[in-house]
Amino acid sequence: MATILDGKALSKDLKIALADKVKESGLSPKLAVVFDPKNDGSRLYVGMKQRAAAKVGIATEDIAVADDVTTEAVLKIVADLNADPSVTGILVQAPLPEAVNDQQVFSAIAPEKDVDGLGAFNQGMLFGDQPGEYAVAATPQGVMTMLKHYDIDPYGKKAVVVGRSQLFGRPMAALLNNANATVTLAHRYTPREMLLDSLKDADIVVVGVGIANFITGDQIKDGAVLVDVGMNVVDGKTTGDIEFVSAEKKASFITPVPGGVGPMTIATLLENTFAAALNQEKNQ
Ligand SMILES: NC(=O)C1=CN([C@@H]2O[C@H](COP(=O)(O)OP(=O)(O)OC[C@H]3O[C@@H](n4cnc5c(N)ncnc54)[C@H](OP(=O)(O)O)[C@@H]3O)[C@@H](O)[C@H]2O)C=CC1
Ligand SMILES: Nc1nc(=O)c2c([nH]1)NC[C@@H]1CN(c3ccc(C(=O)N[C@@H](CCC(=O)O)C(=O)O)cc3)C=[N+]21
Repeated sequence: MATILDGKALSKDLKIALADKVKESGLSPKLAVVFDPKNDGSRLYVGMKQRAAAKVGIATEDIAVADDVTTEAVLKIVADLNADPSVTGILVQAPLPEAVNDQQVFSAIAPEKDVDGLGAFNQGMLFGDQPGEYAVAATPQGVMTMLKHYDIDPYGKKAVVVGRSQLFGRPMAALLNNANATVTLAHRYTPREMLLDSLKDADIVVVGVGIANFITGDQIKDGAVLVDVGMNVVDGKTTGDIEFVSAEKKASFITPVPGGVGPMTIATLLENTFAAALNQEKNQ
């Protein structure tokens, strides 16, 4: 039976510690959130992020964009937020409406305010293994925090990341690579046999594709560490990409969904937002 990687409990502890740090700092961090209010997921997650921010003493400002918004209009919003000294962090919740080039918008965020780490500069620093003060995407960074908390060191391990989005898979592979794992990055065009072959001897498997029960217990090595980033709704219930019941019998550690990676994403975003405010104060 696997040990549960309890992201919910860990994120609570992180948020309690963070609330103290925010208070002690005397700073007033403010996170601006640009999002599409017509997108159900965005409304849900933005609401969760805002409530969590309020609890640790981070103010938020909502900027809902219209259906027919253009990339240029969003770039203008971001430029104004970059120039506003009261805003210490900017989050552009993906996806924005169809016509908007999300990547161009992420990359327009001033690197020191890019608390979601999705802009070209921050990603480049991560890729060069020198993120330093520049935030890294909250989901993969939260996964690393969780592994560290449970003393799981990727050094010398074989890691398989399934899914290669800007938000999750690419930065996840970079972080594991920076931590000296040997990383396979699988995606839609990875032949099934090739994927199954890499899973067979993987020490750490991190999956985020958005397909319920995509990975099953019979596909993984005994004692593997399994991290499930996927969020799917099946029969009204939130479930991940890993078939939990069969996988937990073989894994050494496994994240539940809900209660695993999701809460860590939110806690990490808040940590990144506070760190950005501190750095802006220091660099003034
Ligand atoms: N818990 C959390 O904090 C978060 C959860 N999520 C969840 O994680 C999942 C992925 O999100 P996100 O990365 O944003 O989604 P995207 O849709 O941007 O990316 C999905 C990725 O999965 C890959 N993929 C799709 N089908 C297959 C397949 N059959 N075999 C292998 N790879 C496949 C795609 O490959 P290709 O690139 O080739 O198209 C792509 O790289 C979703 O369920 C989302 O809700 C996302 C972010 C945060
Ligand atoms: N720029 C940007 N940054 C993001 O980080 C980002 C984004 N865009 N777009 C969408 C995805 C999705 N995402 C989640 C955050 C928290 C939970 C979360 O807290 N989930 C809870 C449960 C939620 C439920 O039950 O529905 C859990 O897993 O326990 C999930 C998903 C961040 N995303």
